[in-house]
Amino acid sequence: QQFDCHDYLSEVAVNIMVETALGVSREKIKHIGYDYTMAVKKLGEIVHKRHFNLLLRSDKLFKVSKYAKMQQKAIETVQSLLKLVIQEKKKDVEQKEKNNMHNIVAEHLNKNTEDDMSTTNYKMHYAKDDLDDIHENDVGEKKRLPLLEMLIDRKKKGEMTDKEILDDVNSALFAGYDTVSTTVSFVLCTLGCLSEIQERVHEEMDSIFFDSDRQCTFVDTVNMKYLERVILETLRLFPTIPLISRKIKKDVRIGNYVLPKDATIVMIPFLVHRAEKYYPNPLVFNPDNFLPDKMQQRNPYAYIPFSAGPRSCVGRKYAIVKIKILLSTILRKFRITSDVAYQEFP
Ligand code: HEM
Repeated sequence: QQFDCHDYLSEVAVNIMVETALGVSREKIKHIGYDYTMAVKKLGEIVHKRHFNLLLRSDKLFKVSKYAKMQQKAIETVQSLLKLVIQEKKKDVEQKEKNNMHNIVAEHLNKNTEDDMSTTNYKMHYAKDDLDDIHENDVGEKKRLPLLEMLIDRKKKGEMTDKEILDDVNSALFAGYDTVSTTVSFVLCTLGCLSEIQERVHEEMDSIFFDSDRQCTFVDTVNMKYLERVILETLRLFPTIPLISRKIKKDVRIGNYVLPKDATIVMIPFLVHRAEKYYPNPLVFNPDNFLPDKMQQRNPYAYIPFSAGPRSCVGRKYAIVKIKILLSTILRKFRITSDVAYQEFP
C-alpha cells in the first residue's frame, strides 16, 4: 500500500519527545502529537504563503487577512498544549517530592527498626519514577532528569521564569520533531529505491533481533552500525536543515574577503555536502562515506547537518538514537518500495 508516512512520523516524534525529553506520559495528554503537529504545520503553511504572496508580506495587510486569525488560533493551540505538558510535569514533580519525603521518613524509621532488631539488607521500595527502568549496565546510560524537570527545578531556585520554561520547551519540541520525522522519511524514501542497501539494513536487523519481536534497547541502537551510516549519508545528501543563516556582529575576514558587520550570511550544508572536493562521486548514495577512516580523513566542517560550533544542535545524539529506534521498528516489520526512482530525487 502506498501512503505518505510523514504526518504519522511527525505525530510519533512529538509523542516520543513529550515522553522522553520532557518526561510526561503521553497517556496524560491524549492526541498531543497530532494536535501539535497539525498546528505547527498550519503555521508553516502561513509563513510560506507570506513568502510567495507579496501583499501578505505587509504586516498591515496580513493583520486584516484571514491568515492572521488562522495564525493566532494555531499559536494558541501550540501554547495551550505546551502549558498542559508543563502543568502535568509540575504535578509529577510535586508527587515525586512528596514520595521522597515519605521515603526519607520511612528510611529513618526503618533504620531505627533495623538497629533495634539487628536486621540487615532490608530495603525500602522507592516510589517508581520514569527513570527507574533504566538499566545501569546499558552502555552510556546515566540517570538523568528529563529536560522539563531540570527547568522546573531551576525555576524553584529562582533561576528561571514560567515564560522562559515555556520558551525552552517550545524550542526543544519545535527543533526536535520535524527534523527527526523528515530524516526518517528521507531514509525510507531512499531505501525504497536502493534495494541492495535496504537488504544490508535488513541483514543487520536480523543479526541484532533474530526472529524476536522484543523491544529495541539502547545497546541495540549502538550495534546498528550500518543503519547509522545510512542515516548519516541520508543527512549528507538530504540535510533536513539545508540552509543556516546568521547576522554577523562584527567584520569577519575569510581569506581575501571581508564580510561586513550586520550582514546576513547564509551557510548551505546542502551544497557543502555535495562538493566533490570532500566527497568523490558526491551524488552517489554511499553509506561507506561514513566508515571511521573516511571520516577521519575528511575536514570535520565538510559534514554539518547539525551545524557546528557553540550553537550547533544540542539534540544530535538523542536524535540519532530516536531515528534508529523509529527506523528499526518499521524495518523489522516491513520492506519499503518506492515508485519514484532515486535519480528523480532533488
Ligand atoms: C536529524 C535531526 C536533527 C537535525 C538535522 C538538527 C539540526 C540542527 C541544526 C542545523 C541546528 C542549528 C540551527 C541554526 O543554527 O540555525 C540545530 C539546533 C538545535 N537543535 Fe537540532 N537537529 C536535529 C534534532 C534535534 C533534536 C531531537 C532536538 C531536541 C531534543 C534538537 C534541538 C536543537 C536545539 C535546542 C537547537 C538550538 C541550539 C542553539 O541555538 O544553541 N535538535 N539543530
